[in-house]
Amino acid sequence: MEEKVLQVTNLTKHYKRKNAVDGISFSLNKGEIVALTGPNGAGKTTTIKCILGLLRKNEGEIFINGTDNKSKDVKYKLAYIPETPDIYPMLTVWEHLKFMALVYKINNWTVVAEKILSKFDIADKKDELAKNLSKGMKQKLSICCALIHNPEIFFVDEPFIGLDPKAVRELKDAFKALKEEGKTILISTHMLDAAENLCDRIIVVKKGRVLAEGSIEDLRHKIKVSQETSLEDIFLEVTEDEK
Ligand SMILES: Nc1ncnc2c1ncn2[C@@H]1O[C@H](COP(=O)(O)OP(=O)(O)OP(=O)(O)O)[C@@H](O)[C@H]1O
Repeated sequence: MEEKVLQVTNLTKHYKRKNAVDGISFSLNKGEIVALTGPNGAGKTTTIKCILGLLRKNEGEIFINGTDNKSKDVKYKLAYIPETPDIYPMLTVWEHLKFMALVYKINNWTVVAEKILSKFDIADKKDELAKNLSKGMKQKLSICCALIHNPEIFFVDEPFIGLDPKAVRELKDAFKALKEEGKTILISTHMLDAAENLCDRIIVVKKGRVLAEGSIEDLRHKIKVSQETSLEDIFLEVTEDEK
């Protein structure tokens, strides 16, 4: 049976009178890569920030491995990789990992850091200042920093924007490598062509609600389109039909 690592039930969040998230429910299984997509303003970032505990929800439940997300212990299981990598221009790659290891009080961090850098193929950039890295390398560094405390679930915001095809491919390979280790990844994205052959499932949201979810095959079946229909066309069909 699939092991649920995240369960979100009837999540509601409003900013003053604006309902940004309006009763969203979904779950993530261990080792899945899931795309969270939807038009601008659909509530994706708000949902992720509520899960991470960065925003206070109004209603609903969020459980990480069966424990309420308000518990301090579960926060260590989560990692957030923002759209613009949170890096320090004047620190080297290695200093970034050292900094994160100190924050999380990781013992024997150098062994862990060496492994991470070689896994993500940036060991040769160890002594490079972050400001000199390409956008793709900065994304990878951001992931490496997130990995140092060995989290279980990754929330990644628009990772593919501004990357060239090679960097997109490398980043997708990095996500697949995490999946192979049993990590779970939720990617919030509009770049459906990149998500199409990477994600096990897609969750489409609009106006703070889930409109459709499932594997790309499930979605094609649900909206009765051919098995060749692209994720982009499925997205347009699902979001256009909603009244
Ligand atoms: N701090 C805030 N105060 C008021 N309204 C907000 C705030 N943050 C977001 N909103 C509104 O809540 C709604 C959901 O925003 P959110 O950023 O979660 O959407 P999103 O799906 O991530 O959008 P995008 O794809 O454009 O990044 C939008 O209507 C947005 O304008």
